[in-house]
Amino acid sequence: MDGDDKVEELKMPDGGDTEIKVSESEESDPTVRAQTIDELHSLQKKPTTPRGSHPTIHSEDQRHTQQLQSISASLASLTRETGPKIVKGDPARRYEVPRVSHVPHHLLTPTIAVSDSALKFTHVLYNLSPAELYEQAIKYEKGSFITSTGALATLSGAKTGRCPKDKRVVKDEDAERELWWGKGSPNIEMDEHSFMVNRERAVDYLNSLDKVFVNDQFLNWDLENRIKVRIVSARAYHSLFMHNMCIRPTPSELEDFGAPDFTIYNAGQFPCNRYTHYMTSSTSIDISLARKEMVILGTQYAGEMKKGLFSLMHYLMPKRHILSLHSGCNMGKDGDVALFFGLSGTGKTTLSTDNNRYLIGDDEHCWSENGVSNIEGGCYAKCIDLSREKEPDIWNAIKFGTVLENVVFDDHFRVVDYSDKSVTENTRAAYPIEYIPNVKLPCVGPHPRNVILLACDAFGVLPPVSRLSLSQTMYHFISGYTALVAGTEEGIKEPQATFSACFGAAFIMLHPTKYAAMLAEKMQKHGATGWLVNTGWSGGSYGCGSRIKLSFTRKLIDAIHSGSLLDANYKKTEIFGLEIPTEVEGVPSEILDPENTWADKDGYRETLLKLAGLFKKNFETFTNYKIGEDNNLTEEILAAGPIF
Ligand SMILES: Nc1ncnc2c1ncn2[C@@H]1O[C@H](COP(=O)(O)OP(=O)(O)OP(=O)(O)O)[C@@H](O)[C@H]1O
Ligand SMILES: O=C([O-])CC(=O)C(=O)O
Ligand SMILES: [Ca+2]
Ligand SMILES: [Mn+2]
Repeated sequence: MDGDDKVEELKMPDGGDTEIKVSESEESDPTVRAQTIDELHSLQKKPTTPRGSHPTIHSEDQRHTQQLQSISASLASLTRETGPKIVKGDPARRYEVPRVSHVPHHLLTPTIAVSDSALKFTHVLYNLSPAELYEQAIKYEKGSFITSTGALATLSGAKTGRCPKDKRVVKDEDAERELWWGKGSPNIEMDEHSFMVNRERAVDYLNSLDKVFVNDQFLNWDLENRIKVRIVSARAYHSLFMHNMCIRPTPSELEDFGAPDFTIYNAGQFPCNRYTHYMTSSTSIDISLARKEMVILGTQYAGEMKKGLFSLMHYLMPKRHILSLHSGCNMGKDGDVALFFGLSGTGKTTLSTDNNRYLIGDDEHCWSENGVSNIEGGCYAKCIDLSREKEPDIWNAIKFGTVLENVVFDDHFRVVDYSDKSVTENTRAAYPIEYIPNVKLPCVGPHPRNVILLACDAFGVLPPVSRLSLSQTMYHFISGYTALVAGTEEGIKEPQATFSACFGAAFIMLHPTKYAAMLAEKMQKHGATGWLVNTGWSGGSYGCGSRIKLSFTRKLIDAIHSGSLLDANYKKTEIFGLEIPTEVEGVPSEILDPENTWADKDGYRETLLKLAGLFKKNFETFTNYKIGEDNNLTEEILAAGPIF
């Protein structure tokens, strides 16, 4: 052999004249079997493997038609003739055979007239995969980039946080009777008609687009109390965010999905109409419990969807005698469960993500007769000043599939600078919960042994850890205190005290005492211990002292989990009457009593009294409420506050 490849000419068996060159010395054909670039692309992808045979009677086609009709019904205008013509798939990919559906006439209420909008197709991108959503975001949404670790960096637009003042609930007869209204309540009223105006506005906007994203997903890992949600949105960012944050159905669960229990219409940047009754800005987030719907206009901040659904759970679950909680949750190797309550930024995600324990969830849970269950399928971590050393699990979760909101990165390598606050201080990462290596799947656990209330006290007067009696736990749970620093500019600023009932006043729907009574009952029944942990300042207020080291807080929390803190020696603090340990392993004893850490003793006492006064004033609104079956608990709770 001279080394030349031996080439044979073959005739196609069908008599075609195509020539194929076969090389003996090479394993495969060096030229591609495509005539055009489109043909080449068509070879690139094989269809997703069939979802397997299914025991139900429906054929694949019937199921598909039903699914399209259900989506068309969701998107239907309530005033025009039919639901929109729905076609699945990206409008840019014209080679796909369109499968069209629209809601049959008889299923829709008042017939008015055919309009141009009924003649157009609405393309639906249904439960796309993260890879497909990345492509959509990068092609069509400004501000979308892949970071150096593979996350999808996005911008949420003008709003980089939630807008509680623009969140409204329809006050019909049932809602008026059942929900908490008035001072302190997060439920700002609107009437049904105005809701319908906004709903129609959102639906019209969504149908006017080339395409919309639809997610069908679940809430709550407790299968008996699982809620089916549909999210219709205009952006791939929103679809990927919810893909990560809600529970992802398996292919067969998706086939059986049927009609959702609740639907979100997220029109994102499209504003509400200021001439609509009740509207006070161009942003409106509206919930109708009767219609089982939520409408979002004029904000693209994705947290509105997450927390809107959380509000819904705060209504639905107590009806089933299940307590909904704004808390993180993890479990030790021995099955000991801890809940972490706290307002935004106090450490729920940071402290529930713990290398030595199983993560059940970082933000929203249910406590039922069977134990605890996570409501969500993902985590939503703050990433300002995130570091690999201090929070390794969160750091490592920021990879392909994760949505990174409003972060800043360098233009070439796309390395994120987590210290950069140029867009906002509220930078966030949303990732599926299984990105945390020691996740507990399914995300459920037994009854909690410890209930940890987190406060980031920028006044620096609350002890780093204290053990609470049941009535103290209730007092602090109803108070829902934290104090963060006022601004982000240089210079000393007064800390800003915030009180948010049940550590989540923005999300509760019933009166806080309803949730408090349920918590007291459950803690008593299952023998859980309450703790107050200050993740904020030590050694003085903001400006003088400094934030307590995360490593110290972790040691204190370790001692709670292990049970060793129960056996410590305690002394009682003045005014707040908190039981504080005199020694905890791995933590300098002198910081356990905040009075020791203040150089200015008068300043300490003054600040302590000031904070106690703020607690007292805040609690006045609750003094007239009866908690539990008799009034005893109310009296005890009142007595568990600061005394001075
Ligand atoms: N001692 C400490 N304990 C806890 N967190 C600390 C401490 N010191 C600094 N931090 C920082 O505080 C932030 C706590 O935010 P985290 O995401 O845990 O809030 P969250 O309670 O989950 O809020 P949200 O409900 O808004 O998600 C993190 O950025 C963390 O790094
Ligand atoms: O809702 C958000 O934007 C983040 C969050 O978890 C909270 O504020 O409690
Ligand atoms: Ca969090
Ligand atoms: Mn939260």
